Amino acid sequence: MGNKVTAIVNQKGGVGKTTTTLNLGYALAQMGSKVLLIDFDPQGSLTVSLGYKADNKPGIQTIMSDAIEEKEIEKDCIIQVNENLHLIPANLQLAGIEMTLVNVMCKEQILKSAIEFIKEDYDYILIDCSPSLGTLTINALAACDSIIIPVTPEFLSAKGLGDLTATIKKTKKRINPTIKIEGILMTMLNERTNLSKEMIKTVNESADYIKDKFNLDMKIFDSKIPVSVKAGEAILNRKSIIEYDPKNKVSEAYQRFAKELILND
Ligand SMILES: Nc1ncnc2c1ncn2[C@@H]1O[C@H](COP(=O)(O)OP(=O)(O)OP(=O)(O)O)[C@@H](O)[C@H]1O
Ligand SMILES: [Mg+2]
Repeated sequence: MGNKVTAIVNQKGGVGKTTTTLNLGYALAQMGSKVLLIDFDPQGSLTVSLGYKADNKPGIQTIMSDAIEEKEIEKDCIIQVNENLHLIPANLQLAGIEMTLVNVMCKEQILKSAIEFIKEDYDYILIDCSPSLGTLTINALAACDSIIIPVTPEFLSAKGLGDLTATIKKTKKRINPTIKIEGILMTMLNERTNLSKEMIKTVNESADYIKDKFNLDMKIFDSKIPVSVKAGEAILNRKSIIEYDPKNKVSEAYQRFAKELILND
């Protein structure tokens, strides 16, 4: 346990990556861990959901461009959300950085080299990826020890998971041999409908398919995140749902998920 970097990845949009990063991070911090959240999406959704503006302040875009020039991280890029929970925000300039990476040597390893300097300060670093398999996401895969893949009932195709796994497999082979898929997190689940049962079956089948085809272990976490309108309300209030409505089933699910992860370490 400790000093673990985890990327929250899925190239499919709207599957709960940002919500998971925020609430898992909040739950881990509440349980006493030192947690750093990195907004690694030029849209800056994580930054905004915590009540900060994705404006011209220093953030991950600054850190990336400094790392390209081999400068150390400036600590003023880190926002202290509370004592245990810190955030590196993002803004649209991160999209520009992604384009300049094309001409940079070892362009996949820039984030990794940047966070090496601060890794020691945290028990957990969670990276909220953008919905793509572009250079930024590869940087996250290269920098992390483990991967969490949020999946909604609408996104269960073996093809989608297959594209993602192929990218992870390539990264593992060429850049980051110790990378591990921690698991698939089912989000926005409505457990009462038969449809969802059918979907859980499909995810299990996809996981089996991936194990066979890619020879990579991919488990489905026991904790599953239910759907609740409060999740959207919490975002509008710029808070973790755990802070906004602690007794909500989504809050409890993310707290259970945090415990499950700690037990896995
Ligand atoms: N458990 C939940 N119940 C209801 N709504 C949810 C839940 N989790 C997330 N949402 C909502 O679903 C939408 C997408 O979630 P989120 O932004 O976390 O996904 P994402 O994968 O980060 O999206 P993107 O790919 O655009 O970055 C948001 O409006 C969010 O408030
Ligand atoms: Mg997001």
